[in-house]
Amino acid sequence: MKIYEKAPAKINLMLDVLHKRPDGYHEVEMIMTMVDLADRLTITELSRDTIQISSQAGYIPLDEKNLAFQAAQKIKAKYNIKHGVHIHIDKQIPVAAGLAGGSSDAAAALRGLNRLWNLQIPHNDMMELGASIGSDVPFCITGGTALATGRGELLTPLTSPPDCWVVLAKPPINVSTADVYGRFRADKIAKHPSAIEMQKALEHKSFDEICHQLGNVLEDVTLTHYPQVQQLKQAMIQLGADGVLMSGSGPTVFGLISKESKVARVYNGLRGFCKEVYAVRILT
Ligand SMILES: C[C@](O)(CO)[C@H](O)COP(=O)(O)OP(=O)(O)OC[C@H]1O[C@@H](n2ccc(N)nc2=O)[C@H](O)[C@@H]1O
Ligand SMILES: Nc1ncnc2c1ncn2[C@@H]1O[C@H](COP(=O)(O)OP(=O)(O)OP(=O)(O)O)[C@@H](O)[C@H]1O
Repeated sequence: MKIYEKAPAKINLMLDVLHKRPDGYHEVEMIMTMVDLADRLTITELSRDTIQISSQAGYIPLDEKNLAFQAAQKIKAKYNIKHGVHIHIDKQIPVAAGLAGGSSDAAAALRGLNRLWNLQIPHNDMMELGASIGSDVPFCITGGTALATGRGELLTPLTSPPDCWVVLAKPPINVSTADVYGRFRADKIAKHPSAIEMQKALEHKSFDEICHQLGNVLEDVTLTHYPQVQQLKQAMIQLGADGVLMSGSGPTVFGLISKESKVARVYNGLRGFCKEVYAVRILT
């Protein structure tokens, strides 16, 4: 039996960091939504008790460092599964980009294995399993649009943004999330984005308000260390994107665009700056 699961990328419409917690994580307030750029997982049961990962991408780990491997390992241990599994990851989401590619693969593996082995895992247990793999995994399990608090694992579903285009551009640098949080200084932040105002903008289904409320305090770290991310933001604004922000810890920058007629101009203009540019839609 083969199971197919789509693992979409996320973007952060707003991201605020409140403080560092005693456990080393940061307390956050984020609003995230999914975009139509996805890895595709093919999950096949093996009779031998082993976990195998393969991918057409030569640049992701295929051992226990792979978050989909960890998902399989955790599900097998918790539910005492003695069968093995092969997970092929057709990688489309750029890696270490701020788009939660690895987290979404882990979430898709959890969803897929739940189906493959007919485990009927209760929602809360899925969330707990996800959170034990990474802070973004619970959101990637549920998808949609959500407010994420705690270290990112506590979710409240929200109204999806209105249908629009998203141009994503990833400069050729890899950014470590741990490093960005490690360098973050709350006292340096002049203006915090507002989760409440972004929530209102979503409820109003107001594209303009959403663009106005975009904000990510981690830009303060990443844009300072990687000026090319700042330049990319500037280019996207000049090319006419309606709202522009860095996603997660970066370095991917996304632009929201309401009119289809503007998309080609932004997309083609950015191709001069970096190779990895995608024009996709919000997953509503
Ligand atoms: C930047 C975001 O992607 C925004 O959605 C997330 O906050 C990060 O989510 P993630 O990549 O799933 O993060 P994890 O794998 O849980 O953590 C990676 C590292 O980031 C730091 N980290 C992460 C989340 C958080 N709320 N506070 C942190 O300080 C920790 O040093 C942690 O060791
Ligand atoms: N399935 C996977 N796909 C991509 N990277 C993976 C995967 N599993 C583990 N990794 C490792 O995780 C690291 C971060 O990759 P990922 O693409 O998840 O980052 P990200 O998009 O910045 O995540 P986030 O937005 O959650 O911080 C990479 O350096 C990679 O080696």
